[in-house]
Amino acid sequence: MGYPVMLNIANQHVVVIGGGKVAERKIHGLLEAKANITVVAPTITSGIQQLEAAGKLIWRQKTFSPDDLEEAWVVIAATNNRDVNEAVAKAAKPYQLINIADDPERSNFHVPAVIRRGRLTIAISTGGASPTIAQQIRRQLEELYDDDYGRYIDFLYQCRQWILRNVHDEQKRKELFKAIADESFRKRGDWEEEFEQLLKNVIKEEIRRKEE
Ligand SMILES: C[C@@]1(CC(=O)O)C2=NC(=C\c3[nH]c(c(CCC(=O)O)c3CC(=O)O)Cc3[nH]c(c(CC(=O)O)c3CCC(=O)O)/C=C3\N/C(=C\2)[C@@H](CCC(=O)O)[C@]3(C)CC(=O)O)/[C@H]1CCC(=O)O
Ligand SMILES: NC(=O)c1ccc[n+]([C@@H]2O[C@H](COP(=O)([O-])OP(=O)(O)OC[C@H]3O[C@@H](n4cnc5c(N)ncnc54)[C@H](O)[C@@H]3O)[C@@H](O)[C@H]2O)c1
Repeated sequence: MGYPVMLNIANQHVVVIGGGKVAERKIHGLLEAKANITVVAPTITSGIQQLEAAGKLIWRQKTFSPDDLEEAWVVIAATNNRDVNEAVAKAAKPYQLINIADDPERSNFHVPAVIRRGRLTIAISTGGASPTIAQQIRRQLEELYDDDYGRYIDFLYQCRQWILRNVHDEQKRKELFKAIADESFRKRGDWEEEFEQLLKNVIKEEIRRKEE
């Protein structure tokens, strides 16, 4: 059973061996996480070419050699040649994170199907049982958690930061966190106004308690 984590790979060095369809899909996910990407492959898809032209990654036009992995924190082996992918696996150091597109057993991490909605990330993994099912589940959940939900999550983040700075009573904080996470709060829609109302009520409560 895998141990799920959210990796902070912003500005970290990632090497992708192979520049085909699978590499391109992984690269899109890596770019969203702001990784610093080098692609090593004799040929690359037109999509990867565009990313290179836009300065989003570095392409080293060559076949794989072990020294390509130097300084990489994360390695993706996605060539269409099993022997090459295996050579990448062998060349990786035990402390490097490595994903081999055609060999889940030798990978020390798998890439899940992902939904991003503002600060919300949903990752789906079937542990190598069926990437197609992971994709299906992603599509189902995408309908449930739409863009509006993402805006709500980002609003919650702003509120949370505000509450942490300004509300020092622990009990009151808890009350507020619970109230803004309530489904009825989200469904009311006008979150700013709702939040202000909520704050007024909590402060009123404070005054009332003091008077008692
Ligand atoms: C989720 C996703 C993320 C991503 O890649 O970004 C992902 N694969 C996706 C799609 C997909 N992959 C494949 C097909 C063709 C249909 C099919 O074969 O079923 C499709 C569907 C399509 O392309 O439409 C073929 C395939 N995949 C792997 C093998 C090798 C093997 O299992 O041995 C083979 C056979 C290759 C061959 O033919 O030899 C292996 C892996 N693929 C994984 C992830 C990891 C396990 C995740 C899990 O179990 O949940 C793992 C173990 C390693 C890894 O790559 O990290 C992405 C969906 C993204 C999305 O749409 O949201
Ligand atoms: N994990 C997954 O999600 C998944 C999905 C589908 C397929 N696969 C597997 O992924 C692999 C790649 O599939 P694809 O459709 O992207 O292939 P592809 O044919 O589109 O691309 C292959 C790439 O590998 C490069 N390459 C070949 N030899 C190389 C070498 N010696 N050094 C560096 N680069 C080299 C080619 O230049 C090309 O860019 C296949 O083995 C397939 O079985 C994995």
